[in-house]
Amino acid sequence: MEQLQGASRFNRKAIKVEEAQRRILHACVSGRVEHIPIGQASGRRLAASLTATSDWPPFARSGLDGYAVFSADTGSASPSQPVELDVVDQVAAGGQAKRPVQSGTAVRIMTGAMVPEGADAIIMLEQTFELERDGAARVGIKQPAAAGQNVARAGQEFRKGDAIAASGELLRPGHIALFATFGYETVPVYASPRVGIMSTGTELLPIGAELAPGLIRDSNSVMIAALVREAGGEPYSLGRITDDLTAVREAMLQAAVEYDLLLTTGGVSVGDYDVMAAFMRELGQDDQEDRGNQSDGGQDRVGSGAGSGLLTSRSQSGDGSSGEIGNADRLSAENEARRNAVPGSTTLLFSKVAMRPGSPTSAATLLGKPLIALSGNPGACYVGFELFARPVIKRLQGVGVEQALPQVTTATLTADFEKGSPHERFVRTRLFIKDGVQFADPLAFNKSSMMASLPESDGFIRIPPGSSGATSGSLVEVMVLRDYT
Ligand SMILES: Nc1nc2c(c(=O)[nH]1)N[C@H]1C(S)=C(S)[C@@H](COP(=O)(O)OP(=O)(O)OC[C@H]3O[C@@H](n4cnc5c(N)ncnc54)[C@H](O)[C@@H]3O)O[C@H]1N2
Ligand code: MOO
Repeated sequence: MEQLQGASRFNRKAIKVEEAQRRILHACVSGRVEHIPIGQASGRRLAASLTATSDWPPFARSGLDGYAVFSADTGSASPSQPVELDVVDQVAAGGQAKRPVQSGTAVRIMTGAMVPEGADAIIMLEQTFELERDGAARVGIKQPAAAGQNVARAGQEFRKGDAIAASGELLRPGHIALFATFGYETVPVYASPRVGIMSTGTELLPIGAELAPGLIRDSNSVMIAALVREAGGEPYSLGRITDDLTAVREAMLQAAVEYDLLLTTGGVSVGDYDVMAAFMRELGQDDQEDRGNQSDGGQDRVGSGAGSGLLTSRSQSGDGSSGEIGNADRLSAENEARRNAVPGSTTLLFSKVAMRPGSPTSAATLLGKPLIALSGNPGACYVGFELFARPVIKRLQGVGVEQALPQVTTATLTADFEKGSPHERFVRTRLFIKDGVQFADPLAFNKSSMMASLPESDGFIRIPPGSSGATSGSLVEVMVLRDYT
């Protein structure tokens, strides 16, 4: 089989995780919007800011079953010397008193009913007794009422026009109650991003196939599909792509038209048949490895054809060094343009990240759609998804760049983690709380190629670059993956 990569396979410039996240999140725009009935909206992201269409409550409401009174009448009331008032009307929830409350009178009222004009307090039934004098209904009040007591005044919670939910907010059942209250039958939400998933690797078997020497079942595609669904996207398994660059190019371009995000797994490293690495190189090139004093992600250079390689069909198997490096100013302007990738454009965003696992993780925009080439190693694939793909799926649902990034907490390490690294390292961990303290218990089988620890992982411990690991009892940063409590 023809080798897909030349010498340029080693010329990939690693950028920091943070910079890689920034590039890909700034290259995506919020996605499509649809209107759906509010009964289906919980769990979706709102696509507009919505406001209260009336004051809430819309009228002064009784908080109790009791009597609506004029509070000043009740000042001297006590169990031994109750105050007596004429009961001039009664009102149930949904009704309206026909007579106002005036000094010396009361209206019997039920919870949720509109407080009659003139009344400024509600006395609960338990603090009253009924009596009759000269055939007229009266009420004895055994306790004084303060003005406003047990009355929910109009506009107490919302004034007409107040914000009730912001664009990008994850809708919960409580939001649905507010939407109903303010008469929103349908709401605009971001359409679930359609995520096309492709795997690479001639060693991959379908899940139902028998094992054979040298072959393994494709577990990444379905794992990614599950992660996509969890993140609010709609996964579409597009199958396995072959190691043929022309076929890959066609499949990718077609998928970019049809899907909002493309995720691939495998074939992204320096191997002879790593087809995704070869394809990404067509979209733009990074300069040789760090040249000493260049800061990671800051001044990296790109070939002069960044973003245009695909469309001009650059030589497939050449070493790519035809992307001339010109003067620094021009390159820096090109870098800037690349970072502010225009929607619709085709651009390499990064082809290596200074992290373990998942260093070969790469990303581009293809016809304006984000493409993330995740590593084939299952552990690295999972980490790459959480660091880059989940934030993109959130961003496509209207979440702001900062909010789309993974949540980080701190926890006390339960065991030494001795593996240092010049790069940022993400270590799968269990999280638990004991006596109010959060602990991180690093899991065994933590290597990039290993899967055993994936189901149990509640988070990733972040070991900072350049450190020699972390000791038991020390406080570490942890990227939280799920609710583990
Ligand atoms: N000479 C070098 N070799 C490697 C380097 C390097 O820098 N120099 N990088 C290593 C690192 S780090 C990683 S990570 C891997 C990444 O490789 P790829 O992302 O290109 O992935 P593959 O080579 O296709 O596969 C790696 C591994 O994962 C298995 N795999 C692939 N796809 C699936 C799938 N869908 N389901 C389950 N398992 C899958 C595959 O069989 C391989 O065992 O490269 C190192 N090499
Ligand atoms: O970057 Mo790789 O996932 O460390 O083995």
